[in-house]
Amino acid sequence: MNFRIGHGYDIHRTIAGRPLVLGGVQFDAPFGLDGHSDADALTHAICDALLGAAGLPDIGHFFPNTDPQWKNADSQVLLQRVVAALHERGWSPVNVDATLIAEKPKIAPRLAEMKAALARSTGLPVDAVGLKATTNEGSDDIGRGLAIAAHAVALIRKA
Ligand SMILES: Nc1ccn([C@@H]2O[C@H](COP(=O)(O)O)[C@@H](O)[C@H]2O)c(=O)n1
Ligand SMILES: C[C@@]1(CO)OP(=O)(O)OP(=O)(O)OC[C@H]1O
Repeated sequence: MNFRIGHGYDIHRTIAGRPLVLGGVQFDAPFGLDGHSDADALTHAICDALLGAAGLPDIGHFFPNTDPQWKNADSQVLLQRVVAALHERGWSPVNVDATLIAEKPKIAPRLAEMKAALARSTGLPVDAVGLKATTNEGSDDIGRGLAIAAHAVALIRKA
């Protein structure tokens, strides 16, 4: 069995007038995230961790932000396509683990829903999807609520 690990990071600025989607779950918040797709920074970080593990280019390569097809795209669809790209090359996800950095909203009450959505999109069991949230303790743009970021790692295997 061949194993690889990968890392992903993403950050998006907060903006009024867009729905806030994180880990495939929509939050009741007075702001969303700016971006070409639904701007789900958490899901994008997981996509990049999986792609990185397989030695593939990042999501911007697969889903260019100049392509109208991905305008307001559901990032769960992007994640499903990333997993399909891995499968085409003989790779399967083993587990993913991610940390969301956001001053607001409080993520903990929705964590189970987010893990379930990410498990569906990756085809992983829920206990193979790690997810935590932390604030940035008021520091930098994230701490001022001007942006939300996420880090992710992923393990993949090839039989
Ligand atoms: N957006 C967030 C941020 C944090 N949490 C939860 O609160 C705990 C304390 O956060 P600190 O930044 O002070 O470490 C953290 O462990 C998370 O459980 C959250 O739910 N949503
Ligand atoms: C997801 C894509 C889709 O066009 O656009 P954005 O929502 O702007 O997100 P980003 O994290 O900048 O990644 C680039 C693109 O792949």
